[in-house]
Amino acid sequence: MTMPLSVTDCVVRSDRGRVLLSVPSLELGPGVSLGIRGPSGAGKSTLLYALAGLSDRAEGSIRWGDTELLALSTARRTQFRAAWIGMIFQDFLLFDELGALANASLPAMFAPRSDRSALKTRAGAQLAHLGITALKRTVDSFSGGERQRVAVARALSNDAGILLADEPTASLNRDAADALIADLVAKVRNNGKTLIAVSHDAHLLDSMDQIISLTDGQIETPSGARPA
Ligand SMILES: Nc1ncnc2c1ncn2[C@@H]1O[C@H](COP(=O)(O)OP(=O)(O)OP(=O)(O)O)[C@@H](O)[C@H]1O
Repeated sequence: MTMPLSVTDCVVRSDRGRVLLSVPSLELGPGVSLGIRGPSGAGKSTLLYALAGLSDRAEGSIRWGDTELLALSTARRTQFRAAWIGMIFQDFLLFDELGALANASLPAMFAPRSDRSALKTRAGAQLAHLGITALKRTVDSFSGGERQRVAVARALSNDAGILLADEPTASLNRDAADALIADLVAKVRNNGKTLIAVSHDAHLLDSMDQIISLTDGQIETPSGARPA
């Protein structure tokens, strides 16, 4: 289960005041997949961070269902994220000195005590499904593709309704990438999750229900003209 997204007049500026992202309006129904494409530096990761409530610099309105993300305190945003969002980061954000299972189970730290055991079990199952069997080996010895798969397992471990993925297939070979795309699409179609994925991968983008293009921090309409 998930919820609709409604973004209105969202602006993210750099610490020097440069506008990195400006989204007058973005609406997404629940249980829909959205691909975000655009050149390097266009603001794709900036948008994903804002949608996850991870940007201190986002202004305007980002509503997930009835929750105005930008009105929440940092602690409440963390709670919201733990309950609702699974995020695959572009640079994985793994703890090198921890093993694969410990990394994939990290969301358990923020989950209610009663949910922790199920979350760890899911993290182990996700790792196995993704072909990671060395559960205790510290991830500093993992290849880029293995690290990406641990990051994916972590994002899926809390069975969140909203999946935000930043280049989730970038470090995977074609077969592994296609298998992951099929998994993610199945989660949208069969489990009613919302998926928003930044990607340069044409296979991934072709599998999404909707696609938007970002250029210079702005969403382009299909004709190439910018929305008013
Ligand atoms: N904290 C920051 N302070 C200043 N500028 C930033 C900051 N974070 C990102 N930027 C700039 O914002 C712009 C958008 O960056 P972002 O990472 O969102 O782009 P992207 O579309 O995800 O690029 P890529 O495809 O290369 O990952 C870039 O010009 C980047 O240099």
